[in-house]
Amino acid sequence: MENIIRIAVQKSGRLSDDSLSLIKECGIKFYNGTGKLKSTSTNFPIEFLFLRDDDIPGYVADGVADLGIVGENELVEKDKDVNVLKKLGFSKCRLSLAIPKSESYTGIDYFEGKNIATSYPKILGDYLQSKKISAAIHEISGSVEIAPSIGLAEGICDIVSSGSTLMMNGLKEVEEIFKSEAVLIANKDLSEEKVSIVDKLLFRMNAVQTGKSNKYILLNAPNDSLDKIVSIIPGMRSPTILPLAQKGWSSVHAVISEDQFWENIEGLRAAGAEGILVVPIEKMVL
Ligand SMILES: Nc1ncnc2c1ncn2[C@@H]1O[C@H](COP(=O)(O)OP(=O)(O)OP(=O)(O)O)[C@@H](O)[C@H]1O
Ligand SMILES: O=P(O)(O)OC[C@H]1O[C@H](OP(=O)(O)OP(=O)(O)O)[C@H](O)[C@@H]1O
Ligand SMILES: [Mg+2]
Repeated sequence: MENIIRIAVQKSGRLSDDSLSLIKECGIKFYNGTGKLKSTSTNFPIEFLFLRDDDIPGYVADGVADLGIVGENELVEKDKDVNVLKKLGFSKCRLSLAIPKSESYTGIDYFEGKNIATSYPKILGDYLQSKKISAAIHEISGSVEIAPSIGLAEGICDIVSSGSTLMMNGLKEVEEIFKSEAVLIANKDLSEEKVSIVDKLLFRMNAVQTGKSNKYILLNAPNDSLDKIVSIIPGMRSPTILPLAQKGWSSVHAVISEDQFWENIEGLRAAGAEGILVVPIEKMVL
């Protein structure tokens, strides 16, 4: 089928909710009831495959799926030849080495000759090789944090986000070896027709992403402080200034990044801005 693309997304887990929300925010409608493993959109030429995340890089490399959403950790571990089209900004985590809290850590040499349990033998193996450390890697598929307490290994290498799983299992993080977030991947040999559908999807994803990282700001200010205020808030082009019913006052509207807002709020108030409103932007096309 050339006039429809297939995207592989995680069936259920740490990637699935944000993957499906992003697609919905792109205005793409589909049904994903419990247990449904395949679904076709009713308003965009796209079909969904709901899979285990481990299988997504391989399906995309083989062309079973044209696109996939997967964590960079899983993509690098599976070592498949695909194009990374976009970082998606969610499911951010890191792969780290951890050891029992009671141990004193002496640096990466600590792991020389030790046993390390992990679900990421390739990433860990490459890292240890780059540090010239020789250790025995024990591959296990889940609940890695339990390994030291049951005598399977002296250390582990696993996903860390808040660090609470490590803490609950009496472990401490000693080396961060890989940073990860969700990415959109594509098969390397897509037909021209499929590329043009993928481009439409990317256009929508970019609009959603740009919208999320910016805010629409509205404020009131006396006319004699407008120059100062305008110099503080650089808008997409330049801010819109509208007269208020109250003489000598104006309303200033602009688009700014979230970071800029927090950096400049004090300056805006000091310059005389009042009634400052910050409104989320759903989509933004530059
Ligand atoms: N605690 C976390 N915080 C943020 N992102 C995470 C976290 N844990 C995992 N991830 C990211 O989400 C991806 C999927 O994690 P999840 O735990 O759902 O995987 P899984 O159990 O292997 O799922 P599956 O059943 O699909 O194989 C990971 O590969 C990683 O990129
Ligand atoms: O640093 P933290 O915030 O505690 O997150 C890290 C944990 O999150 C993931 O597991 P998840 O909770 O998804 O469970 P699962 O791997 O058993 O599905 C990962 O495998 C870690 O165990
Ligand atoms: Mg998995």
